[in-house]
Amino acid sequence: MKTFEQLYAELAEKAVTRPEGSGTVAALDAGVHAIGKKIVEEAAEVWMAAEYESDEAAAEEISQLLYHLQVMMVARGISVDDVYRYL
Ligand SMILES: N=c1c2ncn([C@@H]3O[C@H](COP(=O)(O)OP(=O)(O)OP(=O)(O)O)[C@@H](O)[C@H]3O)c2ncn1[C@@H]1O[C@H](COP(=O)(O)O)[C@@H](O)[C@H]1O
Repeated sequence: MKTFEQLYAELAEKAVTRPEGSGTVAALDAGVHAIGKKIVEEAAEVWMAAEYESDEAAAEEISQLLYHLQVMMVARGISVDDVYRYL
């Protein structure tokens, strides 16, 4: 288990160190357009899980959406504080 901040730090480090086999590195290499499509797909999965599936399934889909949002943040160089500023 990890916090939002811990996951962001991990993804930001992977963007620099580029470890072999990292899905994050592959997503970053695919670019903002592909990451954006994944966000839309995951958002739809959150919606469907929230309407029709268990709390656990919905929570898992929400975690995946948060992950892909963080990949977009790293791709665009947007920090956690940049986002928190608007909360
Ligand atoms: N939290 C996540 C995470 N959530 C979701 N995902 C990715 O998002 C996909 C979403 O799952 P779906 O069921 O929608 O997958 P799918 O449609 O079958 O997936 P794809 O065919 O698109 O891969 C998963 O297959 C993962 O590739 C994640 N990938 C990585 N992390 C964490 O990110 C960190 C870095 O991961 P790596 O870069 O892979 O080392 C690690 O701590 C991981 O735990």
